[in-house]
Amino acid sequence: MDHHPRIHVQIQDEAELTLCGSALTIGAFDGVHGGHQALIRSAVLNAQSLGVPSVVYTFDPPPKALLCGARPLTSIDEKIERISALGPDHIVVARFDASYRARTANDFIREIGRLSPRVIWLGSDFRFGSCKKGNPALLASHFDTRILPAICCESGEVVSSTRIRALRAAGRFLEADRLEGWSELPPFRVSNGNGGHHATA
Ligand SMILES: Cc1cc2nc3c(=O)[nH]c(=O)nc-3n(C[C@H](O)[C@H](O)[C@H](O)COP(=O)(O)O)c2cc1C
Ligand SMILES: Nc1ncnc2c1ncn2[C@@H]1O[C@H](COP(=O)(O)OP(=O)(O)OP(=O)(O)O)[C@@H](O)[C@H]1O
Repeated sequence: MDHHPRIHVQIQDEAELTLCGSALTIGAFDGVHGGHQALIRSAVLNAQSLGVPSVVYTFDPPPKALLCGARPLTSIDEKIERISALGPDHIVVARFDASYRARTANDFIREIGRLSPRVIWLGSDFRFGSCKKGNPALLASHFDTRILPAICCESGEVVSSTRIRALRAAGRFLEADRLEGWSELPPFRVSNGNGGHHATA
């Protein structure tokens, strides 16, 4: 790896990163699968063209690990390594604990305001804040927000961390690894769900 992003571990309200412009993407990013990779790459490329730093804002543990007992697909170190390989300038790791979880969508919007996002990249199903009240439309009322179409695998199903966890739980490790997209296996061909265009996860 020849690119070393700055890593900012954030405990409760002690945010240590303030920027005067950024291209941002936000999510649990458990497994950093093909959908996440496409989102992070979009933010990195967009940041380069805008001349601002790119920021990946993620949570540790993944919210579903804390809330639903889901088994994380990787350790936090492996997650940081995978995200780093995609070339962002900064990775913010927010500790996802009971107090963080209680934040409202507006608390979170105020917090990411410190990063002065010129653009935020999301998938359409992104939800955040207590009771999952925050959605891309709410973020779009504060920031310039871009929605990436869902990345699907060959069979047409949307790639998700939940699906990869289910494949693993069923002992289907090869399929799970292919969907995750980080093994040495021949890559899965994926489509963006709109037909026609194919990308490699
Ligand atoms: C700032 C913030 C960001 C969040 N991001 C995610 C996320 O990327 N993925 C996810 O599954 N849950 C995420 N969550 C968790 C959900 O939005 C929600 O808090 C959780 O499901 C608990 O819901 P409840 O408040 O109804 O119990 C986030 C929560 C907060 C506070
Ligand atoms: N297949 C996908 N294509 C495009 N964007 C995606 C895809 N999967 C997730 N995203 C986006 O990535 C961001 C982080 O989402 P998250 O970490 O919750 O991923 P997930 O795979 O949906 O996880 P889970 O299955 O545990 O809910 C969100 O903006 C989400 O919309």
